[in-house]
Amino acid sequence: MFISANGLTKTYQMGEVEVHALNGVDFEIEEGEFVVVLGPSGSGKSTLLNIVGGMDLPTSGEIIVDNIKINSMKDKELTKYRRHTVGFVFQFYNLMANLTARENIELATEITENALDIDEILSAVDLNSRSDHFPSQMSGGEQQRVAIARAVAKNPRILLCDEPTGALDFETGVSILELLLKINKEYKKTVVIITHNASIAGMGNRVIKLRNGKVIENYTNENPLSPRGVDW
Ligand SMILES: Nc1ncnc2c1ncn2[C@@H]1O[C@H](COP(=O)(O)OP(=O)(O)OP(=O)(O)O)[C@@H](O)[C@H]1O
Repeated sequence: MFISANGLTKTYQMGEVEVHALNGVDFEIEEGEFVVVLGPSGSGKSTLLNIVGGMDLPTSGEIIVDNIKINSMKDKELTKYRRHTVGFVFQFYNLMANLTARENIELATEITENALDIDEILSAVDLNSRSDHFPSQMSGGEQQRVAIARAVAKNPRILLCDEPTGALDFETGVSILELLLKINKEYKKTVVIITHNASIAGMGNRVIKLRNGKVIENYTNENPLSPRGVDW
């Protein structure tokens, strides 16, 4: 199994009160899957993504990626894991405002070992003609394409996307989902999208539903919808 979570918990102590952001989460993901993690606000999605991404540690339980328990890694190994194994896509793109599209992508490739060719990635996300533009000169959808290119250019095995269409209108959101699917199929990346948008679940070949820090459903879709088939 490529990714497995076993009994993951994450507890925060807020004064007298204990908040259980994750409360015994188990799941397995195979390499190459297109996974949608669906849950309402506060269900623990971001906490889970941060743990899978090596940015946070669980309170208990384990998370295993490619046979390595990442929650037992030393800081140095965890840094390597974040650099080489995972790429991140955020809701609000998180681009460097003073760097062009190309420079934003270059910056990410400088910290990794097996970076992909930047021109190839720019054309994969259909942004060749905008490569010298700054984020402020691009639409939200274009900025998200740069952010996806930046994540993919590192050539990670896993692409973790936190509400990637959350700040976009419907049409642009669909085109971003199409791009993520293309990255999944053509670049053979395992893609994990977290969202509160139930419509997006239709295009996942695996859907993991979270509620109150627990997995309430985990199923595979034999015939996932194309991004054009989802509606919200
Ligand atoms: N650093 C923290 N300190 C205290 N409580 C936290 C912290 N981070 C998250 N929580 C709590 O843990 C629970 C899960 O939060 P999380 O952000 O993972 O949910 P989410 O599903 O991503 O929500 P949203 O869609 O609103 O971002 C919430 O009740 C939240 O208030």
